[in-house]
Amino acid sequence: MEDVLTPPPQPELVGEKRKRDETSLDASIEDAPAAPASTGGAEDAAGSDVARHPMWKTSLCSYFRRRGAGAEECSHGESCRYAHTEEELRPRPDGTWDPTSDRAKKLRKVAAEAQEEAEEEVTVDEQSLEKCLVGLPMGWTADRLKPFLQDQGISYAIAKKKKGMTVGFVTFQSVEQLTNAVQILKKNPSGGKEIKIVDANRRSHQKAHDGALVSNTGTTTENGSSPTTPAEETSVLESVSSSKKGARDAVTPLANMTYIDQLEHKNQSMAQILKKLTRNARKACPPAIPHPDWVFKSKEIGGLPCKFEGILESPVVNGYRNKCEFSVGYSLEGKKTVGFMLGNFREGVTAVEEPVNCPNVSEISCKYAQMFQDFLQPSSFPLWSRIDNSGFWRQLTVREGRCPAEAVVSQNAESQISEVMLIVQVCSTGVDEALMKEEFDKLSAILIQGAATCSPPLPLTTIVVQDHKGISNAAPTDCPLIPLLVPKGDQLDGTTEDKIRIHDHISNLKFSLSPTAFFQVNTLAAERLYTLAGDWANLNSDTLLFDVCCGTGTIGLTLAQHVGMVVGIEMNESAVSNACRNALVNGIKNCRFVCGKAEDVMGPLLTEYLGSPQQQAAASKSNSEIDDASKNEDTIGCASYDGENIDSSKQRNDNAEGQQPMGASVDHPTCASEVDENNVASGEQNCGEASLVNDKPIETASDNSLEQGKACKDGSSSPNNNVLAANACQFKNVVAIVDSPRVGLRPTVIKALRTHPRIRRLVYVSCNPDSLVANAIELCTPTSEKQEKNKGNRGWRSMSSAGLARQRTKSMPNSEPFIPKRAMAVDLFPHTPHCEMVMLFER
Ligand SMILES: C[S@@+](CC[C@H](N)C(=O)[O-])C[C@H]1O[C@@H](n2cnc3c(N)ncnc32)[C@H](O)[C@@H]1O
Repeated sequence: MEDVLTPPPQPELVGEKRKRDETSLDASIEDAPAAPASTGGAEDAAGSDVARHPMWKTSLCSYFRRRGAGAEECSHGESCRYAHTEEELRPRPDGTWDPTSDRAKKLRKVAAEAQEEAEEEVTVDEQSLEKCLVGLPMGWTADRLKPFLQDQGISYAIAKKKKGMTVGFVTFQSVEQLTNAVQILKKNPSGGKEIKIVDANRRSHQKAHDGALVSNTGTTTENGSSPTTPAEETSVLESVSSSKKGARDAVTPLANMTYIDQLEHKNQSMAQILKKLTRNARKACPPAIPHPDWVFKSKEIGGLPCKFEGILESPVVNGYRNKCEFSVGYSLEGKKTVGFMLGNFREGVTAVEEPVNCPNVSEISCKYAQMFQDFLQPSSFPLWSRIDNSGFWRQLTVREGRCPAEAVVSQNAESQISEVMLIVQVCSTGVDEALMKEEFDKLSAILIQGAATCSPPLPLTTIVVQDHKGISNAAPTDCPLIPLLVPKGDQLDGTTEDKIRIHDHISNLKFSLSPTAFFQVNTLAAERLYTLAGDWANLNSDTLLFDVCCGTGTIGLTLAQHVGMVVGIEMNESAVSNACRNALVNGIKNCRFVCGKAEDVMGPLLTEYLGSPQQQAAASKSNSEIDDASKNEDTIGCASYDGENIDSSKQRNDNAEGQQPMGASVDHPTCASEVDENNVASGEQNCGEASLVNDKPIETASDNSLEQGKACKDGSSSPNNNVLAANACQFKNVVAIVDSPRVGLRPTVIKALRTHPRIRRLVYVSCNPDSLVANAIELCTPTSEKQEKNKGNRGWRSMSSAGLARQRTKSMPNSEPFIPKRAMAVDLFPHTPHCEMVMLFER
């Protein structure tokens, strides 16, 4: 993983902390009260604290750590010399932490992990140059921090709860903004404790390169960027700190095993992770409630929560990646190199090695990497330096598009590649525009010529430069794009991003992909994944499918022909735009894509389509009365509003007579037309594309649609009951397919899905089985009539994700739990330890 949160040194902001050692990094994210003055003794530092804690406790008691237990429950007795609360932990009187203390070790780990996670998720303001690391007091969450920052117009980056503390990374545009924020935050203590704000301290890699940094200051090239010499950029230290022998070890650590062994390895580790669900659901089950059947039965299947059906192999094992992001940097020998980093930047590794023998990378990608590397050798523009965050050339991304599925699936994935997009990432800060243009002209000429003279010639559809001026490696999706080679024949109007596209195919559908669009990296294995998810979802023409975290709409669109309607939810605007376009391109008319965070829009959308859980409860009660009276069995789940549900339900039943299994093609009556008439289904207009409601594109600019989109975004959508009635009765079968990001779904989303009685089936797809299991604990653990209020139990600070999920189930409104039915892994990432996990829940 590459670094995106490397903070620049900020001596003027928190000068006194600049001299801190490694230990002080940890102290900086501590939420303890302000550290005592460095000159003071124990008395003047925190006299009363010292008196209260004569032992100056530096480690948490294991009882506290494991169970969140207070001192009274501690088996060490009253005289336990370890801390039982975070408050009891203090830095030493001189303000530093004992580097060998558990506390220091824990903090170091937490900071590193939080930063690493942030690398995947962070959205930082492009212009923001300063960064701060905020250690939030216990009980503070990202949401609680946000309003303070938003009031100030400060770009809020991320706050993560991580093993007992919340670490927030906040970007500031000026020292003034930072100073204001500090004052505001300090005026808002939580539980009598201060928020501690410091600069995100230099990390170990920077210390490793200290000498280099010093010698590097003050010099600039003719292009206006600071150069970093090879010797400064990589060092002997790196070869020591990196345990990897080459790029192959770094990116494909399982490559030396046979593929069968790799699958077995993943099979076993997935099974172990699944067992956590059973253990935790058992523990979390309220005392008065019997354990669910599936927990009892788990004993018969070795502790698994359900049948684990093993791992589905990838149809292509080598060269499967359709997207390779090559770093630009210096090799251990000091050569300008385009390839992969040998290790973690935060561990001090910046060396880049060529992608030699990396079996997941296609030959085409390797050839382009080589061409770019050759081009860089004489270039006077400097390479991007991760150490001082300066330079010009940053990254090369090769994205490949495959021809339609009729092409035979073979182990030679290369033969199917028909389109290639090259994205060259640079940082143009301080660079002369004319010189830069000249350089780009040279580059595109070399790449075009290189592709043409290869034997056989390499596909090359488009070349684009992405100008990323921020320090994070993950460029925001709205970075300026400069097209160098525009695809032929694509006469699309719109933004540059709209014009620069390649195409890939999944399940006979054509997907048009813009440079920053998310697309699974292993197209053929993704097809298997989606087919599996669709099979398990048990879809038919009477299904309303919620595609939660839909990205570019791949899951919903590939399954659209098997369902009545798809509602996709996605927070990334450009992904939603892609989804809308892909629906158009494939003539799919029964999809709606809503741009918004699932935590904001899931609940309102369920209510919009199905009525609120309360309305549902009332409806099912009244329906059961009707049932009793008339023995009519066809009233399931329709929300009842003004009696309209009965008619609509009948109409739907008529439609449903010809219910078709998956695979049959249907001409769907969608509910969209009705919805459209009533101006409700307009959340999709956020996608910035023509929407597909009722087969009539609706302009994004429609005031009404924007209004509706907003309503959906802020969760205040309140459609009229007549429309609700029509929607609610459209579909008898409501299914959610969730394809969550690595962190899993937020508790609000889980709660919305679990408490809505119309969702009877849920297929969960995840690239991180740990977060899947955590979410599954919340979905499947029985609840009691009486929920516990969130007591702010301090124990959560040291809990695992499963432990936290157990805690949350206690405050889950009483609702029917889901039952885990089956699970299967799909290997999208051969030669690496990762795979996707699919799990079916029903109730
Ligand atoms: C693993 S990708 C899956 C995308 C898509 N299903 C696919 O297979 O191509 C997860 C998607 O969730 C989106 N996402 C992340 N957090 C989200 C949130 N809180 N609400 C909605 N979407 C979110 C990401 O932008 C990303 O597109």
